[in-house]
Amino acid sequence: MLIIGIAGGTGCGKTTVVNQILNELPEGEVGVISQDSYYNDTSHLSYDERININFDHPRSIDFELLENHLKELKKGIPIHQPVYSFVKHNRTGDTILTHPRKVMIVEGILILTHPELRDMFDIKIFVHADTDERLIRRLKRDISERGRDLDEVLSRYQNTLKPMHIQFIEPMKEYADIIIPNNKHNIVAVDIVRTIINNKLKP
Ligand SMILES: Nc1ncnc2c1ncn2[C@@H]1O[C@H](COP(=O)(O)OP(=O)(O)O)[C@@H](O)[C@H]1O
Ligand SMILES: Nc1ccn([C@@H]2O[C@H](COP(=O)(O)O)[C@@H](O)[C@H]2O)c(=O)n1
Repeated sequence: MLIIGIAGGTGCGKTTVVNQILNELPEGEVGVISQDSYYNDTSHLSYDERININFDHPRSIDFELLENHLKELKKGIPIHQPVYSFVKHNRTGDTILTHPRKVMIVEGILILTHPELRDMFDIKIFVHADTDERLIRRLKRDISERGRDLDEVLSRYQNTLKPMHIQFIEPMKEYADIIIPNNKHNIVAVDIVRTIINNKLKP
């Protein structure tokens, strides 16, 4: 199994890049795990307590479960990936049956911060987009898709997102094998990653 880790700050385009990579690859050959599915289970907290969680700090992630799931997949065992709700700020209770594939992509803002997880990646990719570009994208996406308003996004940006990005996410570039500039859609970089995957998929 080839495991590719794709990191980068919020709004840099990780999900978009993953979808672009998957387009034109044979369906079902590449599996995806999203770090967002592994936000800690916070069912014991009230909604008001949950909105105050710092979701950009590594301790907000259940890395133990993520690492164990990846190990299971490597052994050929399917996993039940939790489903996360950005509206409820919690896991929904549903899971997605995720089968092991020849190539697994793991994507998320903090996946390179955890040394044991990082060591499991054969290829580490960091997607870069400028800070202002990421904030604009995040504003548009969180308002249209994640049930947020302008004040929520901006206060989260100032209070946690920006400082956590500087402290934990940006320094992870050092570990990257490939850095994809993604201020604009980067077809060439996506093609290169797809070629690497295609080579692995060849019989
Ligand atoms: N290169 C790009 N140019 C313009 N918009 C982009 C680009 N990449 C992603 N986006 C848009 O920015 C938003 C955030 O992208 P997304 O892939 O969800 O980022 P991430 O997963 O890194 O948080 C989405 O609305 C997406 O359509
Ligand atoms: N309940 C939550 C959980 C996370 N976030 C934010 O999501 C960002 C990571 O996801 P991306 O798809 O943008 O990479 C992260 O910056 C968290 O602040 C949230 O807003 N609410």
